[in-house]
Amino acid sequence: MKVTIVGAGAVGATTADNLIRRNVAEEIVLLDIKEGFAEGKAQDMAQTAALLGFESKIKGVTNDYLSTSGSTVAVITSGIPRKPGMTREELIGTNANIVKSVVENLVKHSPDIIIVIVSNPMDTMTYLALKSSGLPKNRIIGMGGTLDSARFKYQLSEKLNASAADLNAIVIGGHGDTTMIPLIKHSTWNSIPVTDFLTPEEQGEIVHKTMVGGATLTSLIGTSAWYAPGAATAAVVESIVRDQGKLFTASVYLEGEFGQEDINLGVPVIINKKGWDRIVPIQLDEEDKEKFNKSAEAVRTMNNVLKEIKAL
Ligand SMILES: NC(=O)C1=CN([C@@H]2O[C@H](COP(=O)(O)OP(=O)(O)OC[C@H]3O[C@@H](n4cnc5c(N)ncnc54)[C@H](O)[C@@H]3O)[C@@H](O)[C@H]2O)C=CC1
Ligand SMILES: O=C([O-])CC(=O)C(=O)O
Repeated sequence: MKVTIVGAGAVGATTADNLIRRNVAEEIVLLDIKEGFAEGKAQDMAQTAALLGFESKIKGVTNDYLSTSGSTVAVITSGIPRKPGMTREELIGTNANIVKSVVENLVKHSPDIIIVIVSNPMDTMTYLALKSSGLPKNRIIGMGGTLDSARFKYQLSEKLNASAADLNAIVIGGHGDTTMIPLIKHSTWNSIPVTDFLTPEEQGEIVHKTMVGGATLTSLIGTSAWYAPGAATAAVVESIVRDQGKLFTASVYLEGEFGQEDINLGVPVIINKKGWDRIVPIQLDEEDKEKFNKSAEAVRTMNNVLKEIKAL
């Protein structure tokens, strides 16, 4: 099985590294527009095989889509990341054209492909990929909710002094500083509601820190994060390739689910060899429903920008 990653930068290379170490795919193709860049990263990673003991092959190419032919899954991490003080939404002008042309090239060479979108603003880039490719909705997945849920578990684990692996917690809604919705009332520590252990103030702090998780790292590092984004992307790809049927939150096309339509937004889904297989319903209270609708409104505003900049 072949997995292509377009964009050999920080997140793309980290995704490849996570996949290769676990032998998720027989072959990984890393593609970048920058001459020699993907080739170099691929060779560097391949040279860890003797040390780490994996069998996967990795090949780097410069804009050569023929090499991506017959890919089962592609990850799109091409585009610019934000700098401190910026929002993800500000990247739309540059990234929309990049994502659109990358999708076109991928589909031309692998018509049955499943595409995992990472590039920001992620929900809108996922919507763009769906609308411009004409692929069935189940084959386009935005991975942001998987990352945001991992960050939510990190914040909970820090406050509760618990193992992150013992926590069950998800973030739905958009992948934006103000649009994500960490569902703290639904979160558990090995089946016990986390709200039993946290004051309302502590709960509010955890939710806030989760929402601005990406912005916090961007201001510390000077560019956006890659370790957790790469691990989250690899987890989604692995669930597809190995047909694991794991439940992740991911940005998928809604047609009435959660009261929204014609939009890609983060909801709980099962991910297997079909892409995202089905949406898992969850009972939201009035407060969370309102937050979800507001999140949808903000993402829809960004989707409308696609028309203004003639990307759609
Ligand atoms: N959805 C999420 O959870 C996350 C999204 N991101 C987003 O992922 C994207 C990538 O971030 P980084 O890897 O940190 O950036 P980066 O700058 O390290 O890498 C981006 C790469 O894309 C390449 N590229 C640009 N145009 C291309 C094209 N047309 N074809 C092929 N390659 C092209 C560049 O040469 C560069 O190597 C950004 O938009 C960032 O905002 C980053 C982290 C998490
Ligand atoms: O913060 C950013 O711009 C990159 C990203 O989406 C994340 O790390 O969540």
